[in-house]
Amino acid sequence: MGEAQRPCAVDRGFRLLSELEVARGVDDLRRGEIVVVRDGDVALSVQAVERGGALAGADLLITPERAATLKIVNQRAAAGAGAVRLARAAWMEPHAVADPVDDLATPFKGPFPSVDLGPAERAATAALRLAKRAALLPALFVRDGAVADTLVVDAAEVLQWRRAAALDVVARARLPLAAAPDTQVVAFRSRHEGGPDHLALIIGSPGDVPLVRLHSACLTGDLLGSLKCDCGPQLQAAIARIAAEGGMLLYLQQEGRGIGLLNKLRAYALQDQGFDTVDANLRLGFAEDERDLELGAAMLGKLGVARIRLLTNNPLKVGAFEAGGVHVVERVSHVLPANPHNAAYLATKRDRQGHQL
Ligand SMILES: Nc1nc2c(ncn2[C@@H]2O[C@H](COP(=O)(O)OP(=O)(O)OP(=O)(O)O)[C@@H](O)[C@H]2O)c(=O)[nH]1
Ligand SMILES: [Zn+2]
Repeated sequence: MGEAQRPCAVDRGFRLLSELEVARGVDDLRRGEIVVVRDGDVALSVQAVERGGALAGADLLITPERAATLKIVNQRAAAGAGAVRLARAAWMEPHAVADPVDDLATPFKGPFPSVDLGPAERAATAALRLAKRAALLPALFVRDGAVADTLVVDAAEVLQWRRAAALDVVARARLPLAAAPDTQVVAFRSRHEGGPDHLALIIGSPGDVPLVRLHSACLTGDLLGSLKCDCGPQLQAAIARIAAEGGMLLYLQQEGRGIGLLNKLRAYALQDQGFDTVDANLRLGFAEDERDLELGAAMLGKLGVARIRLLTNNPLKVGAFEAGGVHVVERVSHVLPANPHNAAYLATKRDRQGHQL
C-alpha cells in the first residue's frame, strides 16, 4: 500500500507509520504470511506451515528459553542473546523444535547445528518478539534475502514498542455489578493494535489513595471456574473488598501471563506431563512472565491516580507501578484458600516467583 493511501499515518509522521508497520507485521505473521525485519531475514511462523513441511532453504529461529530446554549450549547466543538460529538438518522436524508437547515422548538426538547470528541478532530478536505479540509459539523459519511485495518491519521499532505508551480512553459508562452496583467502567484501547482492550472498573467513591487490584485475564479461571489457578476467586474477592471502601480494579487482557490463551493451554498440557507453571512457559520458549505490567500505571495515569494501596502478592506488580510513576503506599495481601488442584501452582508462585503467600 502506498503512503498516500494512509494520510493519517503520514500526517503524524514517520514514527507512527513504522509503528503501524509493526502492528501489520504482527497481523501478517499471525495469518501465516512472510514478514521481513529490516537488516535481517525473511521470517515465517513455523505454525504457518503444515506439519512435515518447511520453508524451502530456511533455518529455524528459537528463543534462548527453548534452546536451553533443547540443551543447545554450544554457541555464544546462550549468553544473553535474544535469539538462537539453528541450521536445518535433515533429521530435524521444525514443528517438534517449535512445540514441546512431544519432547518427552520423542527426545531429540541432536546435536543442534547452531549458527552465529552476529549483527543479525537484533533483527532475529525482533522477529521473535513479533511472533510473541501475535500469540504464536516463538519459533520461526528464517531465510536470507528479500521477497517482493512483503512487509518490511523495523527491528528497533519492534524492540522499543511498549503497550503502555499508546493507551487511549475510548468509553466510560455505568456498569452495575452484582457485588458492586455502584461501578463505572473505563475502556482503554491500545493504539495500533486490533486488540486487546483493557478495562478499569471504578468501584464506589475511591479516595485519594485508592485500593487497587491489577488483574490479568484468565478465561479459564475468571469465566469457567477452573480450579487450576486462583484467578476466579481472586477476582471476585477483589471486587467485594474494593466495594467495601471504594477503589479500582484494572483488568488487563494479558491472558496466561501474557502468552495468550492457546499457549497457556499448551502450558497446561505440559503441566499434565509433570512440569510446573514456570518450566512449562520456558519449555514453550517464553519467559516465565511475558506481561507488560506497566500498563496498570499508564491506566491510572489517565485516571489521574498517583498513589495507591495495591492488592497483590506479586512483588513484580509493586515494582511495575513504581516504575510507571504510581507510588504504592501499601501492599495489601490477597491470598485465597488453596484447593487440591491449585496447591502446587500456588507453591510454585511462592517458591519460584517470589510471591508473598
Ligand atoms: N502461562 C501461564 N499462565 C497462567 C497459568 N495459570 C494462571 N495463569 C495466568 O496468570 C495470570 C494470573 O495473574 P494475576 O491474577 O494478575 O496474579 P499474579 O501475577 O499471580 O499476582 P497476584 O496479584 O498476587 O494475584 C493470568 O493471566 C492467568 O491467565 C499457567 O499455568 N501458565
Ligand atoms: Zn487463572
